[in-house]
Parts: sequence; C-alpha cells; structure tokens
Amino acid sequence: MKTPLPERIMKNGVRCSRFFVPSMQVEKIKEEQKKLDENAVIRLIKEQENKNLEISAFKMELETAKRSYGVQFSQLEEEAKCAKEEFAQKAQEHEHELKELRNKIEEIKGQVKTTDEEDKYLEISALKQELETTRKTYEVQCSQLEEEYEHRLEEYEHRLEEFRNEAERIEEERKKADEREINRLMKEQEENKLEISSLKEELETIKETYESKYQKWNMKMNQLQTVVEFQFSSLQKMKLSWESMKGSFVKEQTAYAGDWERLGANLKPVALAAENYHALLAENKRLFNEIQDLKGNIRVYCRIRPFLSGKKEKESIVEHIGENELVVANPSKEGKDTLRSFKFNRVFGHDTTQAEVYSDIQTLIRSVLDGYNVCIFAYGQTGSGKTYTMTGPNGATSETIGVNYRALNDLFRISSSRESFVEYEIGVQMVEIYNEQGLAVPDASLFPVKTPPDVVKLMDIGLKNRAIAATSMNERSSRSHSVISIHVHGKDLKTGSTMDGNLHLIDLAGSERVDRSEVTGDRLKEAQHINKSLAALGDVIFALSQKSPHVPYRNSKLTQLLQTSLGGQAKTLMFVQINSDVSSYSETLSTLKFAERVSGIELGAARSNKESKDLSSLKNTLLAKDEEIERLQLHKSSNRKRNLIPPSRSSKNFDEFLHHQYELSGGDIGKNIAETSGLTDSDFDGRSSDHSDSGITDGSENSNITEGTKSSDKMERSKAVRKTVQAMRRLGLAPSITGNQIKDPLKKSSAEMLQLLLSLLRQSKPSILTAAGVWPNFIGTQLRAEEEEASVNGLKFPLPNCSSWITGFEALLGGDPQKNGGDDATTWPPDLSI
Ligand SMILES: Nc1ncnc2c1ncn2[C@@H]1O[C@H](COP(=O)(O)OP(=O)(O)OP(=O)(O)O)[C@@H](O)[C@H]1O
Repeated sequence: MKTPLPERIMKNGVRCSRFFVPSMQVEKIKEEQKKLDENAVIRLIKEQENKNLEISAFKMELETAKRSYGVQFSQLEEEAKCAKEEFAQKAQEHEHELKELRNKIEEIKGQVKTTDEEDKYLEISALKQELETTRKTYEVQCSQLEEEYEHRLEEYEHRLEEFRNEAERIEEERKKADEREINRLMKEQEENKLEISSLKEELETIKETYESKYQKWNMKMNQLQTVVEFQFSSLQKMKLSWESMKGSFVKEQTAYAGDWERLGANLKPVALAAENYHALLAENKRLFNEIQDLKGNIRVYCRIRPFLSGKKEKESIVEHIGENELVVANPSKEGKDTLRSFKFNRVFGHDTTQAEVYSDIQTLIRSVLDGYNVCIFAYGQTGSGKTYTMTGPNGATSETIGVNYRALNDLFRISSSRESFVEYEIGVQMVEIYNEQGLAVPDASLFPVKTPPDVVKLMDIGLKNRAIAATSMNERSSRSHSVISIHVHGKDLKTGSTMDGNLHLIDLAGSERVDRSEVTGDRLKEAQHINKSLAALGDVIFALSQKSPHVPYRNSKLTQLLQTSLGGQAKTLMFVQINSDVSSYSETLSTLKFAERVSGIELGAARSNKESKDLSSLKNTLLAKDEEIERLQLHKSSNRKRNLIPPSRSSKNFDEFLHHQYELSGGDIGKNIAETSGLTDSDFDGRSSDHSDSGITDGSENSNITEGTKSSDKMERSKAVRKTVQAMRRLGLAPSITGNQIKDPLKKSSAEMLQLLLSLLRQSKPSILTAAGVWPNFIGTQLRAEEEEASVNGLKFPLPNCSSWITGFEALLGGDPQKNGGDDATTWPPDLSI
C-alpha cells in the first residue's frame, strides 16, 4: 500500500525542518511520481499485449477447427464418391451379366431350333423365368443400393450442415468475444486515462501545498536561525558566568565538605542511638513483661470482634485502636466528653488473625512445660467472640483454629522436642459449669493424652455436650462456662527433678442484660446464674484489686475454680472481647471497665512447681501416708451415726475436680503457708511426734481439743490454723489464704478460716476437723469483732451473713451455741468427741 504523499512529505518535512532546505526531497518525490506513472503505463501495455496474445491464440484455435472440419468434409465427399463409383461398377457388372445371360438365351434358342423344339421351348421358358427372377433380384439389390446411397448422402449433407452451423457459431462467438474484449480494453484505457489525470491533479495539489509549506519552513528556518544565533550568544554568556560560578562552587564545595565531615562526626552517635532504638524498644517490651511477671499482674488483652458478614454494617463505637490503647465514643453524646480511653497489655483490632493473637501468648503457654500454672480466660458480652478466640469458628481450618488447639499443639510439639531430657505426661480434663453446677465432661476423670488428635476428639465431645441455647443476641450462645484443664507432669531424666504445670483455658458464658436478651423460663434462670457467677467474679476481682483481706472466692463455682489462678502464683491472662456495634455500647463500656480493674490486680510473681528428686519422693511417701490415714478416718467415720446432708452428685464431681486441681498444683498453697508461717514440712506430716497436735493419725484419741481454744495466745491460734491447713491438705483442698494472711491469723484470716472449715464440713469430713484439734472459737470472736468494726466505719463486711455461717457451722459440728454459752467465746467448744 502506498503511503499517502502528504503524510510522507510531512514526515520528511519534519526530519528536514531542522537545518536543511527540502528541494532535493521534492525532486525525489517528483521522480517517484514519474516512476509510478511509467509503471502504470507499462502495466497497461502489458495487459493489452496479453489480451492480443489471447485473441491470436483464439483465432489459431478457430483456424485449426476450420481445417479439421474441411478435412472431415473432403473425407466425406471422398467416401460418397467411392460409394458412387462402387455402385456404378456394380451396375456395370450386373449389365454385363445380363448381357451374358441374353447371349446364352440366344445361343440356347439357336440350339433348340435344331433339336427337339418342344423340350427346348420348355427349357427356354424355364431359363426365361430364372432370368426374370435374377433380374428382379438385381433390380431389388440395385434399388437397395440406391436407397443406401441416398441415405448416406443425406447423412453426409446433414453432418456437413452441422459443421457449417458450428463453424458459424464459433465465428459468431469469436466476433462477440473480440468485441467485448475491445470494449473492456477501451474502458480500461479510459479509466487509466482518468486515473493518470487525477494523479496529475493530485501531484499538482501536492506541489502547491509543498510550495506553500516550503515557504513557511523557509520562514521558520530563518526564525530558527535567528533564535539559534541568539541562544548561541546567550550560551556563550552563560558559559562565561558558569565558569565563574564553577570557581565559586568549588570554593563552596570545599567549605561544605568540611562542614559535612563535622556533621558526620556529630551524627555518628545519633545513628548509633537510632540503630539501638529498636533493640531498646524490644528490650523495653521484654522488661515490661518481666516486670508484669514479677508483679504478677493479670495480663489483659482486648479483642474487637469484626462486624459479621450478612449482618448490616453499623456504626462502630471504636474511635481509635493503638497497640495497647483503645478509645471508645459514647454514641448518645457529642463533643470531647464522649471519648473514653482504656489501656491494656494488648489491643487486637477487627482484622487481627488467630495466629497473631496466639503469637502474643505463646511464651505463656510454653511456661506450662516449665512447671508454671497458667490460666487464660475469655470474658465478654454474649456473641463478642469468646468461643471464636478460644476454640475458633464452626468448621475451623488451620488458619482459624483458636487458642485451645494451638496451645495443645505447641505443648505436644515442645514436649516431643525435649523428649531426650524431659519425660512429659499430659492429661486433659474438661469441665462445664452450668447453672452453678460443675459437670466434668465426658466424666470426672483426667484423660491422659499422647497426641493432638486425642485432645481434639476429647474437646469435640466436650463442645458437643456444651449447653447451647439461642438468645436473641447470639444465635449460638453458649450458656455455660467451659473449662479445659491441661496438666503437664515433667520429669528431668538427668536430675530426676519433677515439675507440674497446669493450663486452664476458660471460655466463660456470655454476659448479657436479661432485659435485652428477652429470655424467659429456663433461659432466664441460666442468664441469672451466669450473671451471678460473673458478678461473683467481679467481687473477687474487686477484693483483689483493693488488696482486701477477704476475697469471696466461694460465692460461685466459677470463682472457686479460678481461685488458684486469680489468687495463687499463676500467670493469668484475660481476653476481654468486645463488640464495637453502637447498640452494644453500654455492655461494651461495662466490660471495658471491668477489664480495666482486672488489669490492675497484682497477684505476686508466678512460681514454677519444680521439685528436686528427694522432695518429690518425700511428697509421694507423704501422699501415700495421707491416703492411708484418710482411708482409716473414713473407716472410722463410717461408724458414726450422724446424719449429714449428702452433696449432690454433680457438685461432688466438681469438688473432686477441685481437689484434683489442688493435687496437681503440687499443694502449692499449703507449702506456701508452711513457709510463711514458719512451719516445716514435717509439721504437715501425720507422723509428727507430738501426738496431741497431730491427732490425725489416730483420729478419736485426740478428740479433746480444748487446749488450743482455751489459750488466747498467738501461737495457739497459729497452731489451729496449721492444723486446719493440714486437714485441708489431707483432703486435697486448696485453702484460699495466703502466707500473709496466715502470718496474723487473728487479724486477717478469720473469715477465710471459717470458709475453709465450712468447706471441710461440706466434704462430710467433720471427723478430720475434730481430730485436727481445730476449733473456731477465736475465729468466731474475730469475725464478730471485724463485723462490728466494719459497721462502725460504715463499711460492708466481706461476709455479710457471717453470723448465720457461724450458727450453721456450730450446728453442723453438733454443738449448740445457746446451750454452750452462745456468744461467749470462752465457753466454746462443745464436746467434740466422736
Ligand atoms: N475475630 C472474629 N472474626 C470473625 N468472626 C468472628 C470473630 N469473633 C467472633 N466471630 C463470629 O461472631 C459470632 C459470635 O462469636 P462467638 O460465638 O465466639 O461469641 P461468644 O462470645 O462465644 O458468644 P456466647 O457468649 O454467646 O457464647 C460467631 O459467628 C463467630 O464466628
């Protein structure tokens, strides 16, 4: 395809426009055009020649056809001639034969005249007849030959006629074809003429355009020339000024180099400091965590649930999410006062993944294998994502599984990586607290597990059994507190020392406003129980944050269960889950306030439950002895006629569970008490040489225990406390008192002591209590004194119904306070002999 000329010229024009006159280019174009025209003429001539050749070939073909027709025609004439001649010859032959026959007849006639005339006449007439027949046959043959000849002649003439017609038709067609071809060629010639003239016209126009453009370019060239000259002169000037600037710049550069060097020297320490900044930040974080560990603060991680897909995206109350800060806005207010900021150890936003959440608590999980007790619990409004964080969503994948599965996987992974030097046994127990009843799932026993799938199976059974009901706030609301306890017992294969770590993973039931969740009947009862137990948790937290002497753990099964984690030497972490939806503002705010209080609680440094080989074997011996004593005591007490209310099956199971927890924690609290109160381990041993003190080995023999109660001296009371703890320990119960409280039993531990004693009674073991020589005279006195003091100061006493407790206690022990002197402490105790 030919490039349109104007375009070509444009391109070339642009190329030339810089510095050359484009006349050469025009010449070139003209030449190109000429060549093109010539080519077109040559092409036309060639085409005409081809046509002529075609015509002459056609003519030749026609000549050949004519000739072949002529030959055929003369052949036919020849054939006809031959046939005529043949016919004439045959006619002559027949004439000749006829003549011969006539001669013969004449001859015979002559002979007949001489011989018997009659016979000869007959013979002659027979011969005449024969002759006549022969003549007729000849005539028929002659007429047949004539006919055939006529027929052939006709045929030849007909064919000749056809040839003639064909020749005429061909001639006609040739003429027509010639005419057509001539017309076409003429037309083509016309068209070519037109094309040539239009091309000439186009060329003329191009020439004109080119001329005008050429003029313009010339003008522009002149202008450009002027500009270039001007620029050249200014370039000269600039060069000169640049030279001078270069000189001054070199001077400046030298000065700057000096300055840079000085600045570099000054910046070095800053750069070093910057390099260390991140390391320092990490170190700061680590140190902060260490301080937290040392202070034993409950760690609080806040997680914000994303808006659920399928539900309408609503306005969020969360204004800001920092690494450890969260700002929420009150949707019903406006202005600055609407904002409230909360600080936690970590805040996880909507898009935080399960893996990111877990990575922040991984070290905590690992410490279980070093003998620490760790408790992780999720708290929050119903539907705020507690189960999601702890377990994961329904049909969770490896990305969405929650803390529980990740923790177990880690425990198994780390334990197997240490298997060459530590032998670990891992056991799992699942407990559900539903309507204030502790139910072990699938039953009360601790399941030894070897691999993560074992645990997954167990957890699945537990999850399926979990009480779930639909509330209007969350379709899949779990109505129970679910507790997964993982017990790890490790034995160092080299030193023989042992360690016991516990991990409690707790998914609390969702808190909710009863009026908002619109529940009735059983669901209302459940909600009330849940709220009650969460309120009890709040009371415990409040008492701990106030460092109150009394912490009301016993007010609910939940706080009882969390007792060792909240008040003991455990590492505790709370996930506070919130829903950022505007409609949940009031619940979210109270949840955050509660979490803020929790984060302020200091539990004291966590301690590892590690024991040397000797100590652990000693403990094992003691345990065996304790069991034996208990068995004997039970045997004795079974002989007693006293009617005590049997505990319900579920609460028994739960208490067994608590008992077990205590055993697994290694009797840590008892040990602590022994250390802080100055008692040795042998004091806890039933084999103590002081029979009047121990009393446990032989139970009834030491039933007279008035000695301790008569004396008001501190030592005696301390002894009573020790004995109670001893009795508790033998029962496998964890007393909820700390070393500090026991240091001064008169002032600090009376309320606690009463609770401990009552819990012993609930275990139907009054004989042990009696045998331990414990009598709550001093406790009763102290309780009342405290109560009075509290009421004088207008404070709420931690045990509001302590009087009724004391009465119940006394009644349970079989004493009658009225009969034995009522409030008069010195007349106590009644006769406790069994
Ligand atoms: N971080 C999250 N990412 C995605 N979905 C989440 C997240 N947290 C919670 N959800 C979804 O929100 C819904 C409610 O969560 P979940 O059941 O864990 O709440 P809950 O606090 O345990 O409720 P309840 O107290 O009633 O048992 C579920 O459908 C869950 O999958």
